[in-house]
Amino acid sequence: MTTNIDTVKDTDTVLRTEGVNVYYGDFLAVKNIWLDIPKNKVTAFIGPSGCGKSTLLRCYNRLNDLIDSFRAEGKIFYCGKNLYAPDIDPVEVRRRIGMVFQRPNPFPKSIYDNITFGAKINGYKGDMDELVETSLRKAALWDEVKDKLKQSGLSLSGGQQQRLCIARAIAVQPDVILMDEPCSALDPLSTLRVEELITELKEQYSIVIVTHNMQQATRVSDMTAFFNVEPTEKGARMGYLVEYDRTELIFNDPKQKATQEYISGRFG
Ligand SMILES: Nc1ncnc2c1ncn2[C@@H]1O[C@H](COP(=O)(O)OP(=O)(O)OP(=O)(O)O)[C@@H](O)[C@H]1O
Repeated sequence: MTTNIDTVKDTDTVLRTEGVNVYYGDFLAVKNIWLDIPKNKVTAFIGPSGCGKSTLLRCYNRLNDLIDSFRAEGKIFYCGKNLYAPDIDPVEVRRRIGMVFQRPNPFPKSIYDNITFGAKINGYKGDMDELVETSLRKAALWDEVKDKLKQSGLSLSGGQQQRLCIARAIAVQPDVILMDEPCSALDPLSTLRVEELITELKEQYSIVIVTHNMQQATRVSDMTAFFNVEPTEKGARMGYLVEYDRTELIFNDPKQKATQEYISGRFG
């Protein structure tokens, strides 16, 4: 018996993170995260390698569940429901909270089928042609592919493939889109196109983006969370949240010395 998750409404916060610890086996990878992700905004996660940005991102759609050694403590609320409560269906969570990965990963299927795949699994009853067009338009890809919808998604350029993956994520009508370094495999022009798209998409979706590119964080995000790593007594490296604020404050007037040092390129 699973609980239905209502769609986002009546709240400015789409995801509430309360005291989250993440372990891989005995290793505490991310410690005590408290963070509210705002609705219809872009939130950037920045910080040095290994500080747990991707780990935390994957907690928001329960993708870490697929890793045997993963264990989380604390609570993540989406629309007032704890995503880790026993009665929540992780598949439903992943429909509401979609994900775009670092490397574009279209299915080895046609452009059309890439879009309809998830909808079919979810038992979508609407007009598939319309869904394909709407999703591709929202991902700013329609004009480039409308005459070759039967061609393989893999025949597109890297930047187009990433926009196809964004269209695929949109097609299942999520509320939130998680993006894990979505531009790191793209050339500068494709990056710009995806960044413009992110700004357009936030009118309809709440977006969380992990990025190593600080200019990108300043260009696309409204809020920025800076994470850092500290050595533990056992010699492991544990990630934690240093500072979370409006992006302009993080980059122009950070409160913490570590944030200042990171954004000015002194480490990381
Ligand atoms: N599947 C896993 N099993 C075990 N440890 C993991 C796993 N995934 C990540 N880790 C560890 O958890 C810590 C956080 O990793 P994570 O990839 O979340 O950091 P990150 O900040 O996203 O790094 P990067 O910027 O390099 O992508 C690291 O020490 C990493 O080695």
